[in-house]
Amino acid sequence: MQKSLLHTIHTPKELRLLNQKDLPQLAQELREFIINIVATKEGHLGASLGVVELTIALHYVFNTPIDQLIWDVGHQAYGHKILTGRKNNFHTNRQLGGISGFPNRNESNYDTFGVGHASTSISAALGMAIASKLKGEFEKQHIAVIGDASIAGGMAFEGLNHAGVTDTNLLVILNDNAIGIDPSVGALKMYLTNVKKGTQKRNNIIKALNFDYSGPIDGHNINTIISELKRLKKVKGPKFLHVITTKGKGLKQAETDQVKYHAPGLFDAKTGELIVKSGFNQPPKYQDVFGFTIVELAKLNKKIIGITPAMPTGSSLKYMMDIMPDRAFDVGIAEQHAVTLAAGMATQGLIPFCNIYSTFLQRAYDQIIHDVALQNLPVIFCLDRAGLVGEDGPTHHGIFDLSYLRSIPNLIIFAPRNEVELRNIMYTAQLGLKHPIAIRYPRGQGVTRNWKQAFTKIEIGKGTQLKKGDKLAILSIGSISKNVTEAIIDLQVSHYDLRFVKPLDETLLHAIFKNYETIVTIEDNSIKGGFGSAISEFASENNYKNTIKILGIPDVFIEHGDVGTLQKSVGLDAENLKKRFSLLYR
Ligand SMILES: Cc1ncc(C[n+]2csc(CCOP(=O)(O)OP(=O)(O)O)c2C)c(N)n1
Ligand SMILES: CC(=O)[C@@H](O)[C@H](O)COP(=O)(O)O
Ligand SMILES: [Mg+2]
Repeated sequence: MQKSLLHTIHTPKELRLLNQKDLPQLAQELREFIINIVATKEGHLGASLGVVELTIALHYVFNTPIDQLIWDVGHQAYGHKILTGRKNNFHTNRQLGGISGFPNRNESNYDTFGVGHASTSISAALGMAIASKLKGEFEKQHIAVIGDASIAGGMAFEGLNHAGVTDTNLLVILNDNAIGIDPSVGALKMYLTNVKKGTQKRNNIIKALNFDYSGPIDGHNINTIISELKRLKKVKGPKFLHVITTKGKGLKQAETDQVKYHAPGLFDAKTGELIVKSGFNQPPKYQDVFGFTIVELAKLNKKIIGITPAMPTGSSLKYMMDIMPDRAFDVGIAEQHAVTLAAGMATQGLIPFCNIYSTFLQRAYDQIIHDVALQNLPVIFCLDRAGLVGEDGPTHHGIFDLSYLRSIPNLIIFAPRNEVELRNIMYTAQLGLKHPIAIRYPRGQGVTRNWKQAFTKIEIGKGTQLKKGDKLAILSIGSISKNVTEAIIDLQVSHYDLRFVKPLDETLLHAIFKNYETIVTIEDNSIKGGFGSAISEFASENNYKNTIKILGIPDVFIEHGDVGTLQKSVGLDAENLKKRFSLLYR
C-alpha cells in the first residue's frame, strides 16, 4: 500500500523536498482529491484537472510565493490552492465564509493576483516583473499561466505586445487544451491547432513579438515540464512556453464532455456520472428563455443576429448557433469586440442581440458609450447574470450594470420581473427601436411555468402597478420583484414594477409621489447610482419632498455563497423586506 504523499504536503516548500520520481503519484492523489471534493461541493472541475501536473511542476521548480505565479481566470487553480496550505479547508471552496473559487490576495500570499475575469494575467505578471527589476530583485521570476481561450482576449495581446520590448523575468505559459468553456474559436485557435499538428511553423507569432518561444510540450508529463521550466528559469527576458493539456484529464466523462464538466454540478466521484437535480415542472432558466426566444424571433425576422463572447452554453445562444450558424456568433473572450461588432452590424440595418454577462460587459464600457450610444445604434444588449450570482462571488456578481449604464445618453434600460416580460421586451426590441437597449436579467430559474405565451409589445418607458394598497409605495425593478411580492402578501402596501430604469415612467411617478408620503425603491444592484438614485433624481428635479428609502446592494463587494443567503445578508430576502416594510408602514 503506497504511503499517501498529498497528506504530507502543506506548502510548496515540503513539495520541493519530494523526490521527482514520486511526483506522478502526487499528481494522481491530487486529482482524486479534487474530484472527490468537487463531486459534492460543486465548482469548476475540468480546468483544474487539466493542470494538475503543471501545477505541481510550477511549485516544484519555482520558489513560490517569492516567485510570482498568476493564474488567468483562476478557475483552474484548485490544485494550486490545495498545495499551498488550503487542503484542509478546500471543502469550503465557494461556500459562504469559505475559501474563494478563484485566487484571492486576501486568502493567501501564494495567490499573487486576484482573478476571475479572463486575460488579465500577462499584464499583471508584467507589472510585477517590471517592479522587481526596478527594485533590483533580478532573480525573482514572474509566471502567468493562461489558457488558449483567454489568450485570445484583447488584453492578453496588449500584455504580450508590451512584454516583448522589456527584458524582464517574465514567463508566459500557454495552457492549450483547445477549449474554453465551449470550443475555442478564431484564427488563433486554428493557428495553435496547426502548430500542434506540425503543419504550421512553431508559433512565429510569439517569436515575432520578441519572446523566447518553446514547445509545444506534453503538459501531463511532469518530467518534461520540470526540465523545460528549469531551462527557462535561466533564460533572460520574456519567455513563452506552449503546453498541451487535456481539459478534465483523469476523469473519463470530464475528458469527453468537456463543456458540461467545466462546472458539472454534483456528480458521483466514483463513476463520474452527473447527479441531475430534478427540473420537473420547474420554471425555466432565464438564459433558456432568452435562447429559445431568440430562435423563435430569428425565424420570423431575418435581420436578427446573435453574438456571445465565449459563452454559447452559459447564455444559451448555442440554440441559435446550432440552428442558424451563419447568424449567431461566438467571438471568443472578446467583449469589447462583441459590442463594436454589433454596432457595425447595426449600421447596416441588422438587429444584433449582443448577449454578455453583466459582469463581463464591464470590460466593454467604452464601446457601449463610444461605438453604440453616441451613434445611437439600436444594439440589443442582453445582460445575463445580472444581480447577485452566488458562488462565483465578487468578481462575477452583476450588481453594477444599472449604475454603469444609467449615465449613458440614448440608452434604454429594462429589467424584466419574469420570463414573460423578457420574451416581450425581446419581441419589442426587434420590431425596430430608435435607440440601443440593455435588458438585464438574473442567473438561474425564473418564476413562471407557462412562460411561452404569445408575444405582446411593451410600451417603452411604461411601468405598471402590481398591487394596490395605501400609505407606502414600493417601487421595484427586475426580478427582485419576486421577493417583494412574497414580503407584502399580508401588507396593504402598493407595489409598482417600474420595468424601465431609463426612460422612467414619469407619469406614473408623478401619481405615486402625489399619493404616497413614503416611497421605497428596491433593486438587485448597487444602491450607488442605480434605480433608487434615478428615483431620487426624479424627486429632486420635480421638488418632491417625499421620504424615499433606497434598498439594494450596499457599497461594498459581496462575497461568494448561495444567492439566497447573500440576498439575506444584504436584506433583500422576503423575510427582511417584510420587516423593513412593516417598520415603514405605520
Ligand atoms: C472577461 C471574461 N469573459 C468570460 C469569462 C468566462 N470564462 C471563464 S473560464 C472561460 C474559458 C477559459 O478558457 P481557457 O482560457 O482556454 O482556460 P481553460 O478553461 O481551458 O483552462 C470563460 C470564457 C471570464 N471568466 N472572463
Ligand atoms: C470561471 C468563469 O468565469 C465562468 O465559468 C463562470 O463561472 C460561469 O458562470 P455561470 O456558471 O453563471 O455560467
Ligand atoms: Mg482552454
